[in-house]
Amino acid sequence: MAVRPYIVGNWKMHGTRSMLSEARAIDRAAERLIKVEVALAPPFTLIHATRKEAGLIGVGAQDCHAAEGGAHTGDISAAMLKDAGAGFVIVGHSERRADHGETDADVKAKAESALAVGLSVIVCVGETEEQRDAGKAESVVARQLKGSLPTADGAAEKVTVAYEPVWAIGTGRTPTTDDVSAMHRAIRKVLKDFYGEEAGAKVRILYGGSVKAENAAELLGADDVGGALVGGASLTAESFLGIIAVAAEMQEG
Ligand SMILES: O=C(CO)COP(=O)(O)O
Repeated sequence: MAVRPYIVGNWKMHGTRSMLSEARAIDRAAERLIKVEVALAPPFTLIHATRKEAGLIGVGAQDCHAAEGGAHTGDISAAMLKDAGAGFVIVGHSERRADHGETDADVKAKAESALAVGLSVIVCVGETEEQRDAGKAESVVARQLKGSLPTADGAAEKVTVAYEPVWAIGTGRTPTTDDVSAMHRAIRKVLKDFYGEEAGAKVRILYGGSVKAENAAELLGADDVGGALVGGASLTAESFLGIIAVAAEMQEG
């Protein structure tokens, strides 16, 4: 990995205030691991407290509404996230696409609303097992990217892409290194076409799906993998720091 790897923990719908001790422990250790950029996306209810408790790592959200405000009971705007201390927001996670019927256009609108208030975004894409088996993985991901990526001025500088094959999320199954490399190369091509050679070359591409310390070296070592988006293994400081340590070692080596 040429640039500083970015390791992001997505806590999904896990965590009450008792879990802040994990965030604190991650933050303390992350201070020593200056070779790795570390961030956590806790549930909405913990964003403010995590920001206060963990001053060194990045803190973000897992979703936002596309509108600035209004009659949207139960929803959270990008401005609210920023006010709570978030620096970024994950949009288009496959669990939201599946559970809430989010389309690429919805994801793009959310990303634009986040950029408009100064948040960075992690745009998630990834194929289902059926789509991979049908040989359509790259075309599906390309289509998701073209429909989901924000196009506002300077968007490329605030965007990270996370490639998360749906069938690898929470299953313990992972693609081969060759498959990850091929997909990340394909994503890079789309990014360059979309944002232009120079801007598209700078966007970070993370891999996500069953990343743990044991497979991190292999997955992070695939072509053009700029870091990882980690679910289950980010829930304890011990397992998350294991991944961070692998990423740090790869930087040193
Ligand atoms: O969806 C993910 C992160 O956003 C990945 O989850 P797991 O690491 O639990 O497979």
